[in-house]
Amino acid sequence: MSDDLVRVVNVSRSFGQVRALDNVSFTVPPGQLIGILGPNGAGKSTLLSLITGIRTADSGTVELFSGDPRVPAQRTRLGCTPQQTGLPPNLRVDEVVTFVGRHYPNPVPGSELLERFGLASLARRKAGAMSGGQQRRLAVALAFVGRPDLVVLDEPTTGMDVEARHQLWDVLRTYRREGGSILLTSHYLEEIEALAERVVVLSGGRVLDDGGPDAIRGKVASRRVSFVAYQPPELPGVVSSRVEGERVDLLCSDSDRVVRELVGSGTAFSDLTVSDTSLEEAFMALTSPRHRLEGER
Ligand SMILES: Nc1ncnc2c1ncn2[C@@H]1O[C@H](COP(=O)(O)OP(=O)(O)OP(=O)(O)O)[C@@H](O)[C@H]1O
Repeated sequence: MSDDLVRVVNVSRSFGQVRALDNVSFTVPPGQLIGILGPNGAGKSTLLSLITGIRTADSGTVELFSGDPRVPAQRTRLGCTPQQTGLPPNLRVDEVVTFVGRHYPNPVPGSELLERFGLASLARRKAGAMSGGQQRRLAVALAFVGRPDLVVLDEPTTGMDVEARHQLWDVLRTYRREGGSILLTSHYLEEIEALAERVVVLSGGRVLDDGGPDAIRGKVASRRVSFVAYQPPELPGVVSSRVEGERVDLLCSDSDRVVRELVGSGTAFSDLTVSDTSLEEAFMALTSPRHRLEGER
């Protein structure tokens, strides 16, 4: 029997004609915080739904704590927050925590859990009267009520303001330091970079990459170098480029290098800006290296 908390081996899953997961394999060893990163429709939620026993794979093997995740007893050491959660609107926050805690043998006391997640002052508030961000925080807190060994979070901080997001990051780091394991998806590259010690990149239902955040960061085109030039140059280090009129947009991972190359090329240019790309752009470039975007030359 392996020590891995999760084993996914050659797993495929389709929805009609859509192949959401295509021969995916990866494992979650104890004590890791793993980020699953990928553009919309990459298959992230589908993968988590197989691991948490909500859906079944068409082929391949999914093991949770060395057993079948569809068996409820197998999930007592698992905590999870899916992408969409419905809280009973008429129950008070502390009642929701107590209700969920009763499903576990040794739940964290409600007041302690709410304190940890910065929700103590809302204990008597009806769940339906909380803001979207507060509801999200409660939904994530509930994943921890049963003292899980593994927590699976699908876009945990979507809808939270910056302060709430950073507070949650601290809670996740503490849980991780105390020996817990976390598998999380996010649309925020920054979030994965801040938290994960390992990143699994999914695109089109396939694992494109699996490694440390630094190695992955070097591969995605996370920066945009934009300028106006009459004759756009070919520069090394550029992952994709787009030209509209005389405006040139270059996507790259190392913008300092590309700016140096631009200056060194002797090209006459003006109006230079350097900015972050969106995650979608970053991944478009990763999934089709050296492929030019629409409107190109
Ligand atoms: N219940 C379903 N019925 C039909 N198609 C589905 C279903 N669930 C997912 N899909 C499709 O499977 C693919 C993968 O979807 P999935 O939700 O796993 O992606 P994702 O990476 O989580 O995307 P997002 O970041 O937008 O949440 C998409 O093409 C999606 O449209």
